[in-house]
Amino acid sequence: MVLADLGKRINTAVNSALSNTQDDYATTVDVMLKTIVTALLESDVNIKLVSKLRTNLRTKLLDAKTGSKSTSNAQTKKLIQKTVFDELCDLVDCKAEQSFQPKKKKTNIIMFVGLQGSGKTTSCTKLAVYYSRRGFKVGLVCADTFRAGAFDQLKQNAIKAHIPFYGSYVETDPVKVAAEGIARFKKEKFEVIIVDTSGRHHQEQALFQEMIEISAVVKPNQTIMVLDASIGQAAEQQSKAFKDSADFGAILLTKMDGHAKGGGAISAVAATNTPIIFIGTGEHIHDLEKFSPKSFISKLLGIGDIESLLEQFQTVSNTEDTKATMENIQQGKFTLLDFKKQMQTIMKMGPLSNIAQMIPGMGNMMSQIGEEETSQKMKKMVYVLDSMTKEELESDSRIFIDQPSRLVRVARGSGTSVFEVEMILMQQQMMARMAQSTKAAQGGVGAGGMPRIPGMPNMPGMPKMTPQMMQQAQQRLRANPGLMSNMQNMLGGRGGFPGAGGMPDMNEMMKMMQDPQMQQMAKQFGMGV
Ligand SMILES: Nc1nc2c(ncn2[C@@H]2O[C@H](COP(=O)(O)OP(=O)(O)OP(=O)(O)O)[C@@H](O)[C@H]2O)c(=O)[nH]1
Repeated sequence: MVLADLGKRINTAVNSALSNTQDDYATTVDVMLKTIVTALLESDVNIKLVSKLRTNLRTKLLDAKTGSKSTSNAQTKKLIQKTVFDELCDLVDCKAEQSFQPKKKKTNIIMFVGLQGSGKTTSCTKLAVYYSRRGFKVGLVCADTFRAGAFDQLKQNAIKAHIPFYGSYVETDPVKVAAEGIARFKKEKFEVIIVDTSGRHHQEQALFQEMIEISAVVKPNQTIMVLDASIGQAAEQQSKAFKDSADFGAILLTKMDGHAKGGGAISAVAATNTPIIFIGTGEHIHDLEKFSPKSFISKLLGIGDIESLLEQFQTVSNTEDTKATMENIQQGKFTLLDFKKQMQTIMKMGPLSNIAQMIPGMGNMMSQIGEEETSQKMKKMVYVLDSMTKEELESDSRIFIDQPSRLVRVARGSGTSVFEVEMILMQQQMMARMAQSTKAAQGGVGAGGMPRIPGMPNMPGMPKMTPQMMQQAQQRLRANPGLMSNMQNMLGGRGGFPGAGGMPDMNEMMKMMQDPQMQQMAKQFGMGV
């Protein structure tokens, strides 16, 4: 899981600030900043960058509050969440121009460089699979003649991934092998040719010298430097040296899974204005994510990331299904059927840990209960969706409110409880809200791309609950610890980013229960409140 602890600590700091009614605003901001700063420093983020982030956050939060005297509590919360989100994005944003994109029906040559063991060969194959899944004809060339066994490694990876490859056991000149491989693939009209070069033990002049020599022959459209994220802020020096010798280059950061220092590496590279184009998030062939600051921070904070989910989706799903879901999302819709297709596709995507982070609530669930149990839960979700009729799947789930007997039928059919069915409906509703905010953002209305998910759907025409009913609901929920823990399990527990699409923790859940729409929906669904 990518930097799970850092995300949790930042969430906790923001959540405490949002619920702090004791201190004045400036003190609350300072307490929150202290925790965020400590968490970032412990993740090896450079002290200068952290200090800049602290100053920016403080100034923005205090100025905005002074600027508008009559801000409501809800506005203050939004301000804090959005400002923290934006500043964290800024920290990992290299602000470089959009990097090279391969073009169909053309020869696109991509050359990989990097230190030994950084994950270069693995990443070459991952990228080959990435483009191959997007319809490109891709070939791999092994120009690493330095390390014995390098060609065998690439060959094994390529065979496993069904990618054509070229290399030599006898030729010792990497430039020659690269030239031959490219000539061969060009002749056969390959569209993306990926050249793996040899690594070195240290950041040596020899590495860059060889890169320049091979470069002169293969004339790559893009040179990608592979950097191991576990080196943390030391990545800055390598990234700088690389930028100086290959200004047309981009960075692929590997081993972002399970390394607390990943945040340090990303921010360090970003500070050198070298574009980070992908991150490696595991050893599996699909563990490669396109890097974008907003997606990265969204996942870090457990907000969920519908854009990356769709991007991943395209690699494994049936294109017709993806197209239909994309069209729905563009129209601000996200039906149960879209949800079902997503779940089915996700089940095909290998390790769930990376995918889970893109779905609101699932990332937290993953960190708490582990891969195996998450997989079981996801399977259950598919059983529930499988038990729905076509009419139900194509609906916006309101049909279950109008006819609650449907809930009972689906629960029986899927071997689950009514409560579990209700929770899936809630998750689909959260995704639907994300789709709505995506549409709003496309129309220029959204708030800096931050999905605004207050947790519950906006259901027009619903009668309002009376304050007495609200109170009763809260009392019933408090008096029923079983229901509480059930909800907590289903929702993935603590650590969400309230109001920003993350699944809420129980405090947040209690606050949500005060929301008339939530209360009405809970009541309509017969959730024991
Ligand atoms: N956890 C994790 N492991 C990775 C990732 N990328 C690569 N690895 C592992 O890192 C190790 C080194 O990867 P290689 O691809 O052999 O590294 P290399 O840079 O080609 O090494 P040389 O050929 O010696 O220069 C392997 O065990 C990979 O499985 C990643 O994103 N996450």
